[in-house]
Amino acid sequence: LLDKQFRLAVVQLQVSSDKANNLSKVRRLVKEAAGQGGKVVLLPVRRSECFLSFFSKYAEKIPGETTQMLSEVAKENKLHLVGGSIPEEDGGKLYNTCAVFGPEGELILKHRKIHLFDIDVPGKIRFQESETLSPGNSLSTFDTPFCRVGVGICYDMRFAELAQLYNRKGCQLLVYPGAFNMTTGPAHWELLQRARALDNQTYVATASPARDEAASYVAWGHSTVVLYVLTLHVCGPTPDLQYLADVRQQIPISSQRRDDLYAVTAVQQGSG
Ligand SMILES: O=C(O)CCC(=O)C(=O)O
Repeated sequence: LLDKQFRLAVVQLQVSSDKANNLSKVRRLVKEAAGQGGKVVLLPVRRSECFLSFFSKYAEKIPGETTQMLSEVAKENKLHLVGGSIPEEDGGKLYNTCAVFGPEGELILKHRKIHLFDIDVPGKIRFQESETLSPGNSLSTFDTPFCRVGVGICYDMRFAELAQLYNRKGCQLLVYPGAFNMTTGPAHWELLQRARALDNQTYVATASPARDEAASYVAWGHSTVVLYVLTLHVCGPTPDLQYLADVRQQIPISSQRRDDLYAVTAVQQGSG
């Protein structure tokens, strides 16, 4: 029988370009989250390391130093750990990758960011991840004893179709390690999460690095958990799967879709 409630922890930490320091903070904060009953813990994108010029410098294999440590932390604290994202090197290519670990420290999946962050808002922000990174080609879901989870990274959250496919695959929680910026953060960060939650009748959680005005990339922060649309909690929530099931029954949009008129389908499930 699935537990109907569990504690989800979102870790918002100050990320610097000092990897060892980041990792020791992660170890301490995940332990603290576990001490407060956290069973699924979400870490942020490590943007300073992922910032493009740093990308190849910090790239690692998976398994590698960082993911080895994340695996140990998941095992020590007996929880599911959604390991933010790190730059991954594989076969001469670089990916923005989120590794997920189970309570035995096992690597459950790697999600390679599917939608690369290429935007140009004149005078505000320009980013061309595709100059450096390759996109992932597969969807990523995993099961915990509590619920099924769909994984995306940052810009992936803008694509409603991905969340819809995760919903079709039975996900009750969508997690997006992210690091929005000071232009699109205030405009879209929370709205996107509420949109994904409302459309799909799922919980949505994001983890951002803490804001550091002195950093070369200033993250918006505001890690969030959307407990369906009725309430919005910022940290410290308890997803309740019974509540979600009730909402899905009361407003039964999944069974009311007009599949005869439209469809959202995954056309290809590649590897990586
Ligand atoms: O979509 C946005 O506005 C920000 C996305 C982002 O920072 C990223 O994908 O790295």
